[in-house]
Amino acid sequence: MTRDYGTTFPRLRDAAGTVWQDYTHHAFVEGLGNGTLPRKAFLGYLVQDYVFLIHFARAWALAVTKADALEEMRACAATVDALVNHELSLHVKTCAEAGLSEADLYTAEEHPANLAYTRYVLDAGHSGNFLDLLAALTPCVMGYGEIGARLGPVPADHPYADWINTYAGDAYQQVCRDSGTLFDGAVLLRLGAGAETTPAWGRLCQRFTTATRLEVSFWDMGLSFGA
Ligand SMILES: Cc1ncc(C[n+]2csc(CCO)c2C)c(N)n1
Repeated sequence: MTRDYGTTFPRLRDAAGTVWQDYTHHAFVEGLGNGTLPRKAFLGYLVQDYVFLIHFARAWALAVTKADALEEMRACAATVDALVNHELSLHVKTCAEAGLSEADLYTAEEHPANLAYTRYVLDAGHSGNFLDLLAALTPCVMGYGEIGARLGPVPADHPYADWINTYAGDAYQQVCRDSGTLFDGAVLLRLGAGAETTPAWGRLCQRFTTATRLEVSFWDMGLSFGA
């Protein structure tokens, strides 16, 4: 795959080994792609994902406070805005069609897999620095970019067309490229050109890999709703 998500992300992805494939080729993802994923599993996932995105917005807001450069603040603040003001709408619309209100989504009980993932990312930011936080945030952004680009675009009558085409689309692929630029610039600013030879690098790999494992658990949770 040669889409330009920067140079930091591919190195962390390669260091994560097979867990990256477990995430991006999970049975839930394959079911989305071929349309066989049970609707119950998808809706259960979407309700949890609504709550997930709220906490992810908090994590990007934490990144605003951890940034060291105005450009970094701008990029992270823009992500907070996109999440709370725009990206929840796919979830709200799809769940409304199934009879769930936005209040139902906001007050949904968090599944342990959801709790574990979002609080892990927030803790990466609270206990660490800007790079630790970005390393934990990156699997989420880039993984959905890779998945979308691989599965889509699909015709509008595909059962999961809205979801797939959101992540396959130019707008989201641009989010991934911008995120790569942010991460590369942040690494260069703090660790220099030889980032991989610094003691901090191993910690970034660990944060990235753990967040990726938590994405796998999030898909497992989604499948469990369809059982
Ligand atoms: C479990 C889970 N992982 C990743 C995403 C994708 N995602 C989360 S936040 C965001 C915008 C930028 O941070 C995107 C694309 C998701 N929805 N749910």
